[in-house]
Amino acid sequence: MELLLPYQHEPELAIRQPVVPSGLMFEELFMTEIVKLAKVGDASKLRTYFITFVLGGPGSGKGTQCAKIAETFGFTHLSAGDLLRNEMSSDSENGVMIHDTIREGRIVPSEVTVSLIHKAIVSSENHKILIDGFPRSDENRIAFERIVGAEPDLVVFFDCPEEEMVKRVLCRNQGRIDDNIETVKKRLKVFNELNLPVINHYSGKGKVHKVNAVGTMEEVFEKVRPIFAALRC
Ligand SMILES: Nc1ncnc2c1ncn2[C@@H]1O[C@H](COP(=O)(O)OP(=O)(O)O)[C@@H](O)[C@H]1O
Ligand SMILES: O=c1ccn([C@@H]2O[C@H](COP(=O)(O)OP(=O)(O)O)[C@@H](O)[C@H]2O)c(=O)[nH]1
Repeated sequence: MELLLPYQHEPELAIRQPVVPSGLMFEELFMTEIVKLAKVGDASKLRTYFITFVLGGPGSGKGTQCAKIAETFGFTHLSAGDLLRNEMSSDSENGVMIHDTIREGRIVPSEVTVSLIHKAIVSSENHKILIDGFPRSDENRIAFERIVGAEPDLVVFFDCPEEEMVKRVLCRNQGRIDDNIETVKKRLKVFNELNLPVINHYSGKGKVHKVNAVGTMEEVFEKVRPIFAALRC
């Protein structure tokens, strides 16, 4: 059975609940179908995405590993933090708010982040998408599922000791306004209180691959590789 649901904010978008014939691979069962239609019912404009959320504390290595996954497995890498930082520097009406929120290690309101991510997904030519550093909270997660109308197919969680994350963030040296000890402490608190529940939520649905993020970048990638090598997407 197929169900077409009109998208809430942009009428040309709709979501199709996938029909799941028996005998499909695990990954195919969970393939997210986001359908972009000129008008509901125009099946020629159907687009199917494979969406992966990449989560972990600040400095756990999400961005580093996403770059390697994108290059090796042909994914498009969307960093929620980068989308927000670009928006912050673009004179947009939300620029000051995003700047202050990031500087204080808090979470930007869901509708702002989801809108940026949604636009980036829909304008991507690629159907294989990595969303790095999002959702940060259950509220973010619920907003994504409501606005985009889809759940991730896969969640990768980089599990890293706090001491190691602090060391990496303080050595990152990219001139970020939040890479200082005071903000890092706040970001770790926000991660533990708000982001871990998101990981627990998807663990309960059998979607999470937990990766030990300790080791060199190459060693960590060797733990990531089999997860993506097994996909049929
Ligand atoms: N496995 C690793 N070992 C040591 N340093 C790492 C490792 N992975 C990433 N880094 C470094 O740690 C810092 C944070 O990594 P990054 O990928 O930006 O983390 P995140 O996106 O999770 O905040 C960067 O300077 C990066 O070069
Ligand atoms: O979905 C997101 C992603 C990032 N951020 C903000 O951007 C900062 C940096 O996030 P990023 O993922 O770039 O870096 P990380 O903290 O994981 O190193 C966070 O502390 C938040 O203030 C946010 O509010 N929502």
